[in-house]
Amino acid sequence: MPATEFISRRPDPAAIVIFGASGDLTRRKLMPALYALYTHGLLPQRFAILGFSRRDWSDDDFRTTMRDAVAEFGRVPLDTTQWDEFAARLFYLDAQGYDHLEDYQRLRDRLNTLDETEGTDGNRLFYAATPPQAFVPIVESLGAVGLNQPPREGAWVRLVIEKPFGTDLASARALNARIQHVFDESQIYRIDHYLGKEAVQNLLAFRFANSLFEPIWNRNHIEQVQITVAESIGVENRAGYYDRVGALRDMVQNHLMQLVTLIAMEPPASFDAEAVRNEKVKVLRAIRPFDENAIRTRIVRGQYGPGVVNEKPVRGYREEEGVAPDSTTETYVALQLEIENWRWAGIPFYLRTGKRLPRKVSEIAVIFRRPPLLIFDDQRRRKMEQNVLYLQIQPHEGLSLSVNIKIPGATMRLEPVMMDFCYHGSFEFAIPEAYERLLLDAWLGDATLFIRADETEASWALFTPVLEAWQRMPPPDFPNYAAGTWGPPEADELLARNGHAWKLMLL
Ligand SMILES: NC(=O)C1=CN([C@@H]2O[C@H](COP(=O)(O)OP(=O)(O)OC[C@H]3O[C@@H](n4cnc5c(N)ncnc54)[C@H](OP(=O)(O)O)[C@@H]3O)[C@@H](O)[C@H]2O)C=CC1
Ligand SMILES: O=C1O[C@H](COP(=O)(O)O)[C@@H](O)[C@H](O)[C@H]1O
Repeated sequence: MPATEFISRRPDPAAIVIFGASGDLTRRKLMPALYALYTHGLLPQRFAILGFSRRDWSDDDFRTTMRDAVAEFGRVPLDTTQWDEFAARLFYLDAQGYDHLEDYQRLRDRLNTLDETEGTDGNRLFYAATPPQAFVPIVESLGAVGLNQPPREGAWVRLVIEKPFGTDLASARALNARIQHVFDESQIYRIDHYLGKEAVQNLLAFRFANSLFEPIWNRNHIEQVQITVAESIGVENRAGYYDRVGALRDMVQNHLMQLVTLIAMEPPASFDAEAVRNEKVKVLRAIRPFDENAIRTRIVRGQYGPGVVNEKPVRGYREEEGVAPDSTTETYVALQLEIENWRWAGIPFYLRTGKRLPRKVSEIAVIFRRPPLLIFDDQRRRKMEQNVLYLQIQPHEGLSLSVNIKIPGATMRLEPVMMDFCYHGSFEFAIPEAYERLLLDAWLGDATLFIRADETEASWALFTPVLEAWQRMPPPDFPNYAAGTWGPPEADELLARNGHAWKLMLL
């Protein structure tokens, strides 16, 4: 079934302005996503895409570069006729700088012209796809030339902001304040691309469109929850960014905490942006803060040393280009958190993420309690497997439930088997990229899958004390795990202390 059948309304005609249009994100994600939306008939009839950056390009240079990008990174193969139609709506403005007001005056004039020539009706979607240093200059310059307001009644202006959103609580608050000084919160769309992943959205469908699991989705039936977001890649060519940031800021504060909120939230009264986000914030605020003792005992940080990944020898983090030879940046974090509310009190949520782990996998394991009485001999002889619900986010989207069944034969012997749902087996069409969904939602004005200011601050409030404590503590003894392994042994001990062990669907 084509994706168009699922869309209840088509986005308004609009101009999207991409700041940082010469960058990696635009090439690898944004333009392929926009082209995919176009080829699926999900963009409006009238639109314009205006690239804005300091690169000295013409409209044609931009079109050619984007064509190459879509050919290289696109999910949808490039079709010459469709590309030419699409590319006719691509435009470019070369700026002196992101705080250069004359450029924004030119931008305003260009947008007014596009309203005339392309019929974009005064609607503007601004996308800050630059490094974070440029976020405030972009926002304030837009405000200074009046581009934070629509040029006419009935039109809209929205702002999409990329990650990272701050580096701690104080900087996130300051960034929110600066942006909200210019744009109303209802205009602001903070991206977390994990929320655009199909299998992440399915967490909501799974929980709130089925009556089967919700009655047992609580501390009475669930023993523990595990979230693994593992990457086999290293720091790649992003050392300049990553070495200042580390895994806690890069992955845990945003992506993993978003997964926690979706697993743990109460059912919202409706599938409306405010209702959903209210419930997510409640989860974040109910998490027990990490005190000094918890930081020492319930959070493990690691950094990879040399090792072997996918059968190839790889360098250690400190040997990566652009990384200081004595860097103490963590490339791995595992932690245990507790949500202090009636649904979850006392249930450990274990989270782990890291680079240079054996394979790329994002998965949530919901581990149910054992039956209260073991009546079968076989169960007494060997510890019976618990039911585990595996919610698989990537690379294989789906879900699996392990259940114990009788092995055919004369005796009552049990074995766990998997009841599987796999997207690829059930649906014919390809799964959209996260940025397709998020761009479309921002264009439609649906903020459900975007992060509200209070969400980002609640998450930073949890982790800022951790970052500060790490600064005070003696430097960690890094590297402490070899590339190609599942992280430092302390991460296993964290669970073993409670009689638990990390679980993944396929080891
Ligand atoms: N790349 C990716 O896959 C992902 C990126 N992101 C986020 O998206 C944003 C953009 O990422 P990415 O495209 O990789 O970044 P880039 O480093 O490629 O920067 C994008 C563009 O911004 C301009 N730029 C670079 N440095 C600065 C600076 N210090 N001040 C102002 N402008 C600058 C450059 O354009 P010019 O010099 O021509 O003006 C550059 O082409 C970041 O916030 C990143 O965290 C999020 C998820 C994935
Ligand atoms: O935001 C980020 O995410 C990627 C991982 O994203 P995924 O969609 O491939 O799981 C991570 O590699 C990067 O360091 C981080 O900035």
